[in-house]
Amino acid sequence: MLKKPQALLARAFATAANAIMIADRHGHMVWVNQAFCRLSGYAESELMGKSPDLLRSGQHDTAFYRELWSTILSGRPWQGELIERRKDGAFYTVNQIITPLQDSHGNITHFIAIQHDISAQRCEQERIARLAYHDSLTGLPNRQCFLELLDKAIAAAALQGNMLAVMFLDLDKFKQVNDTLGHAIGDQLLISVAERLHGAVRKSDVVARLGGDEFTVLISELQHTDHANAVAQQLVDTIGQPFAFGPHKVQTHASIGISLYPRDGVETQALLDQADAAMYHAKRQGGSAYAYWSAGMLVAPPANPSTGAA
Ligand SMILES: Nc1nc2c(ncn2[C@@H]2O[C@H](COP(=O)(O)OP(=O)(O)OP(=O)(O)O)[C@@H](O)[C@H]2O)c(=O)[nH]1
Repeated sequence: MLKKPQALLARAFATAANAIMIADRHGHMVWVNQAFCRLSGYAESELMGKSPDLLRSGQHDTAFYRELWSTILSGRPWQGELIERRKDGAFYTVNQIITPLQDSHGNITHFIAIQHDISAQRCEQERIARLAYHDSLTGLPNRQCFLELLDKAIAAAALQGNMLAVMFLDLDKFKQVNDTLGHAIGDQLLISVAERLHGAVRKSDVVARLGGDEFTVLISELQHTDHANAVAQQLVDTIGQPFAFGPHKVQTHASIGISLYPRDGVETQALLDQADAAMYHAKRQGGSAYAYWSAGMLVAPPANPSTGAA
């Protein structure tokens, strides 16, 4: 009578959709089910007697594992997300609960780990986050992302007493490229402009695409405006070099407006608006140039949030 439920239990554990692993009190694996083997990519014989460290991905620091072990060694279950590495080297993410099993004296004899594979959900969440923060054409950070990065840079600059330069760049007569060569070449030009801008600044600087033919560059840890002058001139020069797309040679130019933190302001949106106004000034002067914001330049009023009208 007792045998039947035990056999049923063994079959249920062995074939459960969740990956299940039992380790002895030293942390050596003594039992795994089929789902655990499928998920990790290891055969049962390759896992027996080994430490689960075999599956470590290197994605968690020592404090993470210290907290996990101190929880289960104190007799409490640990639950959390864990990134593991399959036998073939690929990472997977599991939601895992590890329960310590105790004997009648309260001594830990085994640990049972039950895993639920959440790699697909994680992937989807990362894809959505990428979409929300990146421009799909160029792969650059989008407006929302740029504003958040500028926010953070302002906070860091305030602490460190550094200057920042916000550059607003707009291509001159980009519409003509679309109109004469087609939207696809226009898209290629935007992608190439993004690459050139990215290549012209330091890794720590940010290049973003706000939309259309508008890009922004954030120069952080600025010691002197000479550096901003040099970067702006380099951006004007690099965009002014002809582009070649198959048989098509495309010539474009950039107008750049610059605002400086803290000289011109300390607010994220205000700095962006000032750089935008300075860009219009540079464009009105003939384009292919940069200009710094000054108090005489008109900043466009913010859009009315209730009507959406400017
Ligand atoms: N190919 C392409 N065109 C786009 C995209 N987004 C916006 N545009 C076009 O970009 C153009 C931007 O307009 P403007 O900046 O006013 O045009 P412009 O000729 O550069 O004008 P100036 O800045 O005054 O020199 C518009 O024609 C939009 O249709 C895109 O993703 N791809």
